[in-house]
Amino acid sequence: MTVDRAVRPSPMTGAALPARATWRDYLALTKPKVISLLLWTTLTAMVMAARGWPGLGLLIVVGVAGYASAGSAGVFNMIIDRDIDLRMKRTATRPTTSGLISTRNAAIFGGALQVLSFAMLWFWATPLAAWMSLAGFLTYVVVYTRWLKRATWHNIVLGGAAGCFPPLVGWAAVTGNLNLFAWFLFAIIFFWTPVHFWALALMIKEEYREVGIPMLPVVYGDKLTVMQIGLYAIGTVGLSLMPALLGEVGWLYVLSALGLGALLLRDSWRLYRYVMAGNKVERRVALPLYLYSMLYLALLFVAGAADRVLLV
Ligand code: HEM
Ligand SMILES: CC(C)=CCC/C(C)=C/CC/C(C)=C/COP(=O)(O)OP(=O)(O)O
Repeated sequence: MTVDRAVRPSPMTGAALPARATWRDYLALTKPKVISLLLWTTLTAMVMAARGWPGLGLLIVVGVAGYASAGSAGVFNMIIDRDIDLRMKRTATRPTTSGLISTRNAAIFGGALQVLSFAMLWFWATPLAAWMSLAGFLTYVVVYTRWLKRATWHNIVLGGAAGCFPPLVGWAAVTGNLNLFAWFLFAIIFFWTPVHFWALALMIKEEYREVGIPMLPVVYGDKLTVMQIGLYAIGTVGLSLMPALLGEVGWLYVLSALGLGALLLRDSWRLYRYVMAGNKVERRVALPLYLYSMLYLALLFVAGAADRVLLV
């Protein structure tokens, strides 16, 4: 005789839910795919800081603690946003949204991850790395999610500072302090985030409109959005070249930043021209910039690491 897996009704929607959440549901709360790129900027920043191999032990400590901290930020984001997440197709099945994981259990899980991360960085890396990680967490949960996301179209510009902390965590873990170059890594991601996010927002703006989130294309339309994307893309590429003026990087990085930046500007320009000609944004037009933005950041940080290791 087969026994059906126990089910219970969702407290949010009434739909049937499994009786228990599994570790996979908890993992989903941490937004693993987004974290992969955040961690990439952390680990490559460690190589840049060390100008070589920072040591397997430290890489593992910072990797695990970085995942735990950013994961904890994702958990609290999903707790705070569970009302709007319920009304958007992309996010409606999240475990906090459906009620599969209770708010209480999610908060315990997220809190434990944050404490674990802070302690690991404090004792096994450096206190500054622990503070930088906590700053990233608070910027994402309090400044972005709790405060700006529902309040203003500037939400992702200012709140986007959260995603700029990972390289500072990596740098501080290796050196115990932060120099101007480390802050340039912060600034590059600060200018990159609007390009990354608004390209996506153009594709899903109707969902944001329905739930009343004031993302830029919802508030000021597509044309202003592509103009802003263009300006931030120019800013990103300009900033990416500045470390060369400080003498922090050599020709390998500069050539890579130029090549990668040219493609970022090309994709932004294509989107700009298409929208300014009066065309309605379709997925196929904004998707290349959204996808390339992620490859761009990943490869730029690889170039920085390779340059500082190979051209010592
Ligand atoms: C305030 C700043 C940011 C906002 C509002 C934002 C927003 C988003 C959203 C809504 C998605 C779609 C996720 C989904 O479909 O579930 C996404 C995808 C993604 N974001 Fe961001 N993002 C931000 C910053 C960053 C940063 C700093 C990084 C890493 C350095 C990053 C890396 C990624 C990656 C790797 C994906 C792809 C995930 C997937 O394919 O499911 N994001 N972002
Ligand atoms: C050092 C440290 C701990 C840094 C944390 C930085 C961090 C977690 C950045 C994440 C950025 C992100 C996924 C924003 C999307 O939120 P959203 O609410 O707009 O997206 P959603 O609708 O998919 O939930």
